[in-house]
Amino acid sequence: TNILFQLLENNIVTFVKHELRKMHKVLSQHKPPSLETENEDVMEEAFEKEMRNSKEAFEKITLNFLRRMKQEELADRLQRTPAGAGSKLKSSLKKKFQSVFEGIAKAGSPTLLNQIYTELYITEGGTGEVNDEHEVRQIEAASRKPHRPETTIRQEDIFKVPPGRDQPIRTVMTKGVAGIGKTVLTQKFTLDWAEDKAHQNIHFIFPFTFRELNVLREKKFSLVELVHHFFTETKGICSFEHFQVLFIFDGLDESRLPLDFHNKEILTDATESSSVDVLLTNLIRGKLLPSALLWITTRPAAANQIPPQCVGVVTEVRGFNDPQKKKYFRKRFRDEQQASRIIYNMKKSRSLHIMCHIPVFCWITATVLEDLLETNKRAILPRTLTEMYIHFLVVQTKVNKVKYDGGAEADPHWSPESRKMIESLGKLAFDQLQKGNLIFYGPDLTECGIDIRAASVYSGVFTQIFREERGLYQDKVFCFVHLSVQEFLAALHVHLTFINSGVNLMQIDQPTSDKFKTKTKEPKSLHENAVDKALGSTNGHLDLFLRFFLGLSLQSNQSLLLDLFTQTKSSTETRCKTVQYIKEKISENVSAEKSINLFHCLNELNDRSLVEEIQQSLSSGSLSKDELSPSQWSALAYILLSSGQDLDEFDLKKYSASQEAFLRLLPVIKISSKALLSVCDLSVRSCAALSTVLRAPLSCLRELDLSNNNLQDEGVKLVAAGLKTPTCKLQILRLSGCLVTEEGCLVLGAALTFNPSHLRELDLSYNHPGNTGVEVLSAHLEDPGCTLENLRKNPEQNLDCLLSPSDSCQLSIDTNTVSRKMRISGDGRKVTHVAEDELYPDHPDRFDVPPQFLCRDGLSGRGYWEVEWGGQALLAVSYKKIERKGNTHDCLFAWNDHSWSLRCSDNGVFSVLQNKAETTVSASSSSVSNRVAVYVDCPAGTLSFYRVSSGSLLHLHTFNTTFTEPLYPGNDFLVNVKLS
Ligand SMILES: Nc1ncnc2c1ncn2[C@@H]1O[C@H](COP(=O)(O)OP(=O)(O)OP(=O)(O)O)[C@@H](O)[C@H]1O
Repeated sequence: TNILFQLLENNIVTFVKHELRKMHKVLSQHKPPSLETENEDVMEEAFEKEMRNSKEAFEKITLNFLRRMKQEELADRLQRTPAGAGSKLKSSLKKKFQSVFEGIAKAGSPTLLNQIYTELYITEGGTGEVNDEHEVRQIEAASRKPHRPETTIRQEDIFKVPPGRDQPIRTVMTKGVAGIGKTVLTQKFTLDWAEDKAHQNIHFIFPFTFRELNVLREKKFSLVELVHHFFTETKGICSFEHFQVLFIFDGLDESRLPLDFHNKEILTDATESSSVDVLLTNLIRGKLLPSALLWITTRPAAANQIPPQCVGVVTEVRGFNDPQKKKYFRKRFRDEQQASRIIYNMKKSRSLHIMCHIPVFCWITATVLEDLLETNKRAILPRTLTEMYIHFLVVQTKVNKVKYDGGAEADPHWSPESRKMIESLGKLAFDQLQKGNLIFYGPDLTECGIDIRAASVYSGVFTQIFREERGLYQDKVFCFVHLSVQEFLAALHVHLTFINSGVNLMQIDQPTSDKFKTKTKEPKSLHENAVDKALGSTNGHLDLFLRFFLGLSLQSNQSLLLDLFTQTKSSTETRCKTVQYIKEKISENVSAEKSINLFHCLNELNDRSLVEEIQQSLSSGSLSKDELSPSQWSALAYILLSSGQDLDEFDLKKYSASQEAFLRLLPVIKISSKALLSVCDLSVRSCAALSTVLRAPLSCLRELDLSNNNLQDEGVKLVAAGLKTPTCKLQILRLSGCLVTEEGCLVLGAALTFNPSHLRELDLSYNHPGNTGVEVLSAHLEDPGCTLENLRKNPEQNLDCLLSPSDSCQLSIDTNTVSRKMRISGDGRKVTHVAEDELYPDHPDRFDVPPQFLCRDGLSGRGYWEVEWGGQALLAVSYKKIERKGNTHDCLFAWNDHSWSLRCSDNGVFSVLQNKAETTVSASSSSVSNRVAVYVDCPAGTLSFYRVSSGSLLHLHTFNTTFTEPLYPGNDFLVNVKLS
């Protein structure tokens, strides 16, 4: 032990000497040094924290001794070093952020941030583009991964310079819809710093909220004073220029500061006084404290207040993905059984599961389900947003009763006081929503008949609904815990007003004075007025309100609110009329945003024809697939999923026969058991997505029709990868006309060897399986261990022709159509261009002017042929009715709506033409071969062109249309064409 103690003494003495030397250095300098000296030692992470604690402790000891030695001045200076101020700030921020505000704080049971914090899905949001959509409409957007790879960002890397960028990031703007977790994210970041867990390169973090800053809008401060005002711990430090400082400004959307970036007032001195908005604009522009880091969070609609050039990186919080949702509930409910039960129920309800990608909904769901499942194990879970919020309101009232009034849970929920409270809050919510306000001050409350002194009781009672925040020493500011709660209470208010006094608050151009309010007993016009009003709003601020409002008109929902409602009469009839009215509006060509919200409304009204309505809008083009943004697509998928309707059979053609629609509606396909996807212009990209569906452990897909899509072997391999997963229970797979060759067949065969016990039917007709392909697959038919019983191969009998180069169409040229500029040779299958006119007889079918011809037989089924050309040629198919005489466009292939063609040239440039429009489809310089293939499927309405390259086909283009007459192959050429 002697040696040990000797060693210990040596170590401690070395440490103390080292620390004292540093302190000496610090105190003998004029300016506060950067903390780099503090971190000069390279320490291991775990060791680092211990060391820092020791250093802090030693600093205390030194201070203590200095003061005992009456060296007050030195002690003060030492305390003002960044290490001293930093650690004080850390401990105060630790206290502030270790618990999350969830409304229950007042009841004395804080939720610990570290305990519930669940990783969020954050992506880099590209440029600082303006997005003034109302966030409600983006709510559903985030839950599913789009097909484009996105850059995801970890919380701890927010300020890391992305690879390929050399400029350090000064300002980060984080966007996200309400309740998605922006505030919590900044709090976690700060807490990690304060607890020495991360971001230790930053010396000071100053987390501000716009809510608090609003209160100071009339005052004047210098930047340093502003910091000292909020963070008194740093009062000893008069300049932050030599430190790495991070300013966080949370909730730009709540700002009431006049942030005017055009203002010429330039401020560069951090000790010069000005108004808070001038401080902020200069800080953001980089004029003030250019070395500082800035982090601004905002809901999307308010992001445009900051000029894009002032923002280095935009990130977006997208909420929880599926595994993160689960994690959230596991963290929230420590009792494993309870957590599992809640997760089970959440997942069971399609719409709940989707809603839960927004953390605030997770929290509401947790509150509602905890209560619902406790009181009644078989409780019917909320399906729509309105139901969810009604339950939330009821639970809150109940909790409040038990907690504050000492009532029993079994008491009827609505006491006269709580009823009065809901009425006042509803009025406040509605009045402020109309004005677009999210936060309120004393006078706003008085205006709605809420006593300001009683307001704290209100917020105490309904903490989770109505949250009171104390701006520093000043006015109190109020807001609803979530914008959607405000929208819900506003909707409730309009209903209650109508029921209690017959006043229709939705009347357009409603005069404010009560005496002008018209009384009507007709709820129908109330609903119609509400729809009109929401449709009339340009920024959509009443969209979610409308969803709640119509949802609340349902008798079933009103009865959930028990005696709060005197129920409205003849609801069914009214409901039908409202549904009809909404459908009329949808068909009136309203914008995509508006129609999607109207679909949401139909969903809230439990309308059973919703799925049909969406199909109708998409397929008729009144909702154009090309105009839908990714988030609108997800909203559609969300509505379909939460409609509660039977989506077992999914037929993509009923929506839109396109790859885009396929990828966007994938969440719907995931839950269907039969997916009909034939002739939908799908390619390998769709197969990759399908593969994940097939591999999903609980995939319920049993029948998959992919016929007549350009999948080729590459796509089929991806489908096979899904098929071979043991959990894949697919029974029927149709791949007819998908350009599968032997290679694809072998992979399918291998998949069947891995997973032989489900697939019963495999359709591979109209492909090129080759003999080996057929043999391998046929062997599975014989195998008793394999369930395959029906293998469809190419038909023995030639229909029109087979999609197989070896059995290609035997086309013959109709000599009566051949232009005199062409000479036929070989066995009548080769055509060459001639300078001198040939002496063909006159014929009504002959092309007079253009050098064109048609083949003899028209196709009305399927056909495949190949053409070899030299120079430049035009391959075409045409209806027989194409003009032959005169020099008009009507005679030219692809200059009218009854012929289609592909232009080929020696230099590898291909383009397709139809009805006078030409589109380049491929321009590869290496010409593989001068051979192209045409595949036409008349009943399916597809016409595809391929390049033939050493036996395989490279897709060039597919036309999707409806062929109303038989198609005749034809050619126009400048050099030579040979048919085969
Ligand atoms: N990462 C998280 N882990 C656990 N819970 C979270 C997380 N993020 C958010 N929550 C829950 O969601 C609630 C709302 O989150 P938060 O206040 O951060 O949203 P916000 O994006 O700032 O919304 P707003 O724009 O309305 O201010 C929190 O009170 C908390 O209950």
